[in-house]
Amino acid sequence: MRIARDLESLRREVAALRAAAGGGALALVPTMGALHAGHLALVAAARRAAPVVAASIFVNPKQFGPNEDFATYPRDEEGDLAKLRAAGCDLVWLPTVEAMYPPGSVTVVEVAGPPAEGFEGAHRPGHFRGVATVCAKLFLQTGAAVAMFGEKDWQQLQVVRRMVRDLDLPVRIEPVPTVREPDGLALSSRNRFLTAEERARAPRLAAELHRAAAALAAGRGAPAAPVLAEAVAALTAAGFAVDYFALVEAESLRPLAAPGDAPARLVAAARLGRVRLLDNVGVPPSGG
Ligand SMILES: Nc1ncnc2c1ncn2[C@@H]1O[C@H](COP(=O)(O)OP(=O)(O)OP(=O)(O)O)[C@@H](O)[C@H]1O
Ligand SMILES: CC(C)(CO)[C@@H](O)C(=O)[O-]
Ligand code: BAL
Repeated sequence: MRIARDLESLRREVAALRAAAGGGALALVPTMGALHAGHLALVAAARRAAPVVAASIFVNPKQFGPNEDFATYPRDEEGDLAKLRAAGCDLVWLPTVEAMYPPGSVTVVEVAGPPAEGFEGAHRPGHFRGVATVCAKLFLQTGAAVAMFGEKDWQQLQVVRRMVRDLDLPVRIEPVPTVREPDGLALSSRNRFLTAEERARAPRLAAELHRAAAALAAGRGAPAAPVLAEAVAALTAAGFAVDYFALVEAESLRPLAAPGDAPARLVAAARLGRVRLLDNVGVPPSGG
């Protein structure tokens, strides 16, 4: 497995690996490190998608607000490299902040409307500008033909897809289903900061999402508000501080009053102690 820490080496390694693969395409797995089985599912999907697989590890300062956890975000370069090697990754792109944003760099990419509005976009102002900017750079730096994104960060996946379409970037965005613990909790790098007691309560978020999705499907087009209010009440009673729990159009993230025939998603974010949990599930068509 090759490792690149500056753009020149990255481009050299990409060219060599692609030449060795007979000019084959490169699949990229963008990450912020502290890797878990969710990330490794993205690597496995990348291996099925293209002959050359690269992962990037970069804790992107531009997507963190001033009061967020950039400084304390988990970092484990050695452990991450061992996992990527074992997963069959060919190349790891590990830029420094200066390599990604050289002095004088001022250009940003902004998805200036749905699906970047509301939810994470509202709770983390500037977050998606940082995500879109770094993802555009990662795609151009690596020349990826395909890039894998987890459904766990559903809004991020839609924002990146919108950006790629709007800018005609020659990369295909491939979604990968959320990997969960046996009790339903979505794997996340930040889960390690849950206390044992919080960890025991954390699966309730996924449980409420699944329960609400089933209730909405059974309601055959009935208004979502009571179902959503019940979930928020149950989570609040269980000690969560709920940022949002909403029914949305799956692609645009526009709020929906009731499920219909178009694809819909339940998206939620809730804080448990110092950890902010993010999760979402699909809502089957109501048929009503
Ligand atoms: N449980 C999961 N299942 C599938 N994909 C996941 C999962 N967790 C993260 N991913 C995906 O991995 C990629 C990198 O995510 P990231 O490095 O932010 O990990 P993370 O676990 O989501 O960390 P955190 O949410 O704490 O920032 C994203 O595309 C993300 O959606
Ligand atoms: C896509 C990403 C790597 C961009 O920094 C990040 O937002 C993440 O890890 O989900
Ligand atoms: N997985 C989204 C990255 C972040 O929380 O900034």
